[in-house]
Amino acid sequence: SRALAPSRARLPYPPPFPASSSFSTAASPSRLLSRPRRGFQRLPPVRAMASGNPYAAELAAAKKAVTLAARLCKVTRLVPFSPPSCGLRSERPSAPHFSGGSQILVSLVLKMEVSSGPFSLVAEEDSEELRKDGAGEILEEITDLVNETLVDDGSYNISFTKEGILSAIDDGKSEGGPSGRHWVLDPIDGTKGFLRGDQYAIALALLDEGKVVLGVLACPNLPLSSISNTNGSSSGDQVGALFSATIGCGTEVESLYGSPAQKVTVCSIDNPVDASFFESYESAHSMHDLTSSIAEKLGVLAPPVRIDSQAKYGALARGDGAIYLRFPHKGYKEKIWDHAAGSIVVTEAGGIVTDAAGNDLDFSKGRFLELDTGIIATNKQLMPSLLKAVQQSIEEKKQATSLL
Ligand SMILES: Nc1ncnc2c1ncn2[C@@H]1O[C@H](COP(=O)(O)OS(=O)(=O)O)[C@@H](OP(=O)(O)O)[C@H]1O
Ligand SMILES: [Mg+2]
Repeated sequence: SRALAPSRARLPYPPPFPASSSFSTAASPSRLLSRPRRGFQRLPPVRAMASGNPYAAELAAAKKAVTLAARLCKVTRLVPFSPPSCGLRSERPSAPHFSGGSQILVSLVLKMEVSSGPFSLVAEEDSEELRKDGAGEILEEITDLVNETLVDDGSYNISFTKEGILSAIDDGKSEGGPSGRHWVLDPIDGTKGFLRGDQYAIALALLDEGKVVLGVLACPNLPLSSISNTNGSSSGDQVGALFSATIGCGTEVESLYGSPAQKVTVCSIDNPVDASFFESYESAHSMHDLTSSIAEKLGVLAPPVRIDSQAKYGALARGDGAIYLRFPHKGYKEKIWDHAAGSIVVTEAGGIVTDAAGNDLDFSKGRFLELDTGIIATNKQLMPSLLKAVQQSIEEKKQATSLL
């Protein structure tokens, strides 16, 4: 591990060299100390095990990165929240705090733990909004949030300055592409679910020569046991699942708070009558009328299970449901960070992920996916009949709309 041992003086990040007036030496200790310590255990140092996995070091770093980011995202539960009506400033940070903070922590851990080659990150957030006039307070709060999470964990002897935060977010501006290695990150996938207190994921994948070779999904609100009967909400069981997959090595799930990893596989259902399907919670994100027509054609009897984010891919990978359908409205362009990690988590668990024409997803084209109509995923047994139903339903929808 290249993790640094903690010392009394915390180093500003990035280091103030060459000399720059925009770096302060450390985040304000009074702000940091004014919030309660969260009592997390320090994350273990990254250790690449001799496992025959050619990406073992990258996988260990990716797991550590999303686990630390998940801790930052959970802070609302532990910080006192003053409702705006009582006249006090709310202490509850908003979605951009978490998304930006999550991206910075993931980028930091990857840079600290993975030494091979140049660093390239294709990620959702950039610093544009934070550089605008009037964004000073939110920038300060993100800086505090990131530094507090680092202090709580204690793995790294680093404290971000505000300028360091801005430049670290912009680490995510890579265009990706067909050659070399690129990390692909959605720092909070399923923002709407996150805001509702429902499902969301921190989704991180690695592309090597245009192929997804590794994916991790931290799903802080996903129950560790199956959600097949709970429609995605917490069943009262322990929540916080971490899925991980590496090419040729299968998919595993473990608790985000530490437990032995267990291999998972997609379900083995071969009769659609016994199948259930996942789709987006938000009807603006996937056409629920089309998915219901597909389900009817297949003979699926169960109602749709609607959950936010790539938690759907994780749930599919461990067999909580049999099918995932995603059909954005016309004109929407899919981003690679919304599917890279989820797709390998499913394929390494024995499933298939394709577009609506049955083509594999191609992550080598830059920040967007070029695909035919939608994304579908299921097991090998159900895929032929699913593809047929999808194509028939799309054709019918096209004919019906051209008649209008
Ligand atoms: N209009 C529209 N159509 C299709 N998809 C959209 C649209 N707008 C957003 N997005 C993307 O959907 C991501 C959320 O994932 P899901 O749609 O699977 O989950 S959800 O149920 O809708 O929350 C969501 O991810 P996050 O932005 O990370 O939350 C977006 O990338
Ligand atoms: Mg997303």
